[in-house]
Amino acid sequence: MTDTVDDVELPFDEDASKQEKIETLQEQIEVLKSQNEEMRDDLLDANAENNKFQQKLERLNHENKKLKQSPLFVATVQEMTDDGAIIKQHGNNQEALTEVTDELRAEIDPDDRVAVNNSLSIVKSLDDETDVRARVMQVDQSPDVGYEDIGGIHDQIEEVRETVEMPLDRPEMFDEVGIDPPSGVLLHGPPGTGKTMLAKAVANQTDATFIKMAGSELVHKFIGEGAKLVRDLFDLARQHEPAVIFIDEIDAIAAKRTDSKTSGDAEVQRTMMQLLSEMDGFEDRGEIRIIAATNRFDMLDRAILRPGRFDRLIEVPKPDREGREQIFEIHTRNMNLAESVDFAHLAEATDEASGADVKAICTEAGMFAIRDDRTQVTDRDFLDAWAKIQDEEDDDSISRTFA
Ligand SMILES: Nc1ncnc2c1ncn2[C@@H]1O[C@H](COP(=O)(O)OP(=O)(O)OP(=O)(O)O)[C@@H](O)[C@H]1O
Repeated sequence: MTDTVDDVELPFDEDASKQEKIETLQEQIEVLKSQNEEMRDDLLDANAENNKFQQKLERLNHENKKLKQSPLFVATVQEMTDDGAIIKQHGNNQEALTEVTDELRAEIDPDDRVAVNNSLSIVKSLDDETDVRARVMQVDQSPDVGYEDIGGIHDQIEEVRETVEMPLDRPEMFDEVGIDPPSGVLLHGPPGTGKTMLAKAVANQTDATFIKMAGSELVHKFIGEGAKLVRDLFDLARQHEPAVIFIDEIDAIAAKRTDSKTSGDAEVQRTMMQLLSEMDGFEDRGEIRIIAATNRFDMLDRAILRPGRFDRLIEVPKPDREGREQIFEIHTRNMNLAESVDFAHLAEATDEASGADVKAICTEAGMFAIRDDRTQVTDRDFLDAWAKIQDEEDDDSISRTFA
């Protein structure tokens, strides 16, 4: 493109008016050129501005993500003032004035529970949906598990019946003999061996309400609530007597003290102290029994095992060959099995399988038959299912190692 008209050669006899016209055009071109440059500069500025906004947006997104990831503390709103909200933190009862955004201001009222971050900014209001109590406590009026559904741990069932069922069913026996029934029973052993089933079966047998509390949820989700939730748990049990309280993963609340002094550790300690004080002060326990379970017995703080607390320890191991055979029988009760299926052979071939593994093998074997368009499940299906489950478990442990 030529951007000047300097080179245009005029005919010798060109009249002056044409020359003038050309000059005017030349001027206009110059003006347009400078306007064009100005616009280009504006565009560059706008781009730079846009980049700056983009970076800011990314930073805010990142902070937002971080805010959501870090642990949140629970507080109750005391008062809304022009300067912000006055909140009282659970756990340490300290009051603080914190600013609130206009959107949150519209949502929050005094007495509402809110989640705050490390710098005490309100991150969200805790409505019924996020109510921690509902999330960590599961109430089952009549669990549908019976002792006949549990295989391979006969001795453990007997022990639980004696220590939990008897005091609920025939408390007068203990009075007459003159001994106190064991306070709490601790079931320990590898995952998936039937600990939860056992606690449910006792509740079912005694017509007690089954109240399950997950230890890990209790301390990891909302810091500051643990001790209060433990109090709520025992209140709830009193309202539902007879009741069996089942605390799963108790190691999350009652792990040995470590040297670190993080707020998380202090919270775990407070939650455990509350649990111990509920158990110690439970003179007239009435018709409430406490069962706890753990896969990490080695991690437990010995304080919870003292007399009057979890003073009856019951180990629930993985089933042996005979146990696996019984568990296969239980979980295939409703299955359409081919004649070839031999439980003794399956039990032999599934060394190291837990009760939960055996249950998974049965379901997967059924899936193999369905994929093959058959309605009968064969011995081969069970063996293929076990091979598949072991492969998956290996993959899981490899990905955990490299995570
Ligand atoms: N001994 C068993 N007899 C029959 N089924 C079992 C047995 N153990 C486990 N199962 C099956 O595995 C499932 C999980 O078992 P359960 O939740 O009782 O294990 P758990 O020991 O409490 O495990 P975790 O420690 O992982 O909570 C049960 O619902 C049941 O189907």
